[in-house]
Amino acid sequence: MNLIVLTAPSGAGKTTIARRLMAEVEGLRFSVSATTRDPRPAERHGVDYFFLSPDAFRERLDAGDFLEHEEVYPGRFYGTLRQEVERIARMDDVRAVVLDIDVKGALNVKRLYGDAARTLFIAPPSLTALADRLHARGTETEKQVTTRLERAKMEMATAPEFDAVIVNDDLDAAVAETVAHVREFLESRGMRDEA
Ligand SMILES: Nc1nc2c(ncn2[C@@H]2O[C@H](COP(=O)(O)OP(=O)(O)O)[C@@H](O)[C@H]2O)c(=O)[nH]1
Ligand SMILES: Nc1ncnc2c1ncn2[C@@H]1O[C@H](COP(=O)(O)OP(=O)(O)O)[C@@H](O)[C@H]1O
Repeated sequence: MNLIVLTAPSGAGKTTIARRLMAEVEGLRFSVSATTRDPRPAERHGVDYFFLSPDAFRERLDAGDFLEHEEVYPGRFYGTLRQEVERIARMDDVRAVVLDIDVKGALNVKRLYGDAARTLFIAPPSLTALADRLHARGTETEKQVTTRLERAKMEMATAPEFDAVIVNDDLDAAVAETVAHVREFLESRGMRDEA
């Protein structure tokens, strides 16, 4: 199983880059995580996340259904479902499973999978730019933005622990860099380039 793990402080552009990556490189599939946070207006259950109640999340945790999970923000749980990753990895046309998870989850996955996982840290050009992007996206309350910016400082400090750091200043350049890393990873894993 090959895993591409994208991680970043909230608002750095990880979701935007992940979408472009999946469109450009063949054979990648996104693993849909479970979360206890509320859906944003455009988000759909089973597509962006499996939106679970705190009780349902706890039940699945107790059943051992998560490959990893974290309380990313106070009272807000997120987790990678084993079944989801295994289901995707079994698909014929899939060369790698893409995970979009927080820094702690990403480091756990690296510990579990070693060379079979490639961890890419997407960094904002600065904390000021990060704040601007979160405000511009407008999906969180002011209080939630503050919580995310506070956590971003801890997250930025973990950057050297990842296989690569990609600064998302110019979006096209960041996408190109991400695509290059992913192609190199797939090649190193003996995956034929079909693009
Ligand atoms: N550990 C872990 N983190 C996750 C998972 N799914 C999402 N996250 C992370 O949770 C954080 C918040 O995600 P989200 O609420 O969608 O906000 P956004 O990153 O600002 O779009 C991000 O760092 C995600 O990468 C998961 O399954 N496990
Ligand atoms: N290189 C960039 N320059 C300016 N804005 C960007 C860039 N990349 C992403 N954005 C914008 O920043 C906001 C956060 O991006 P998003 O992909 O939702 O981040 P994340 O998934 O890391 O939280 C979005 O409104 C997105 O359109």
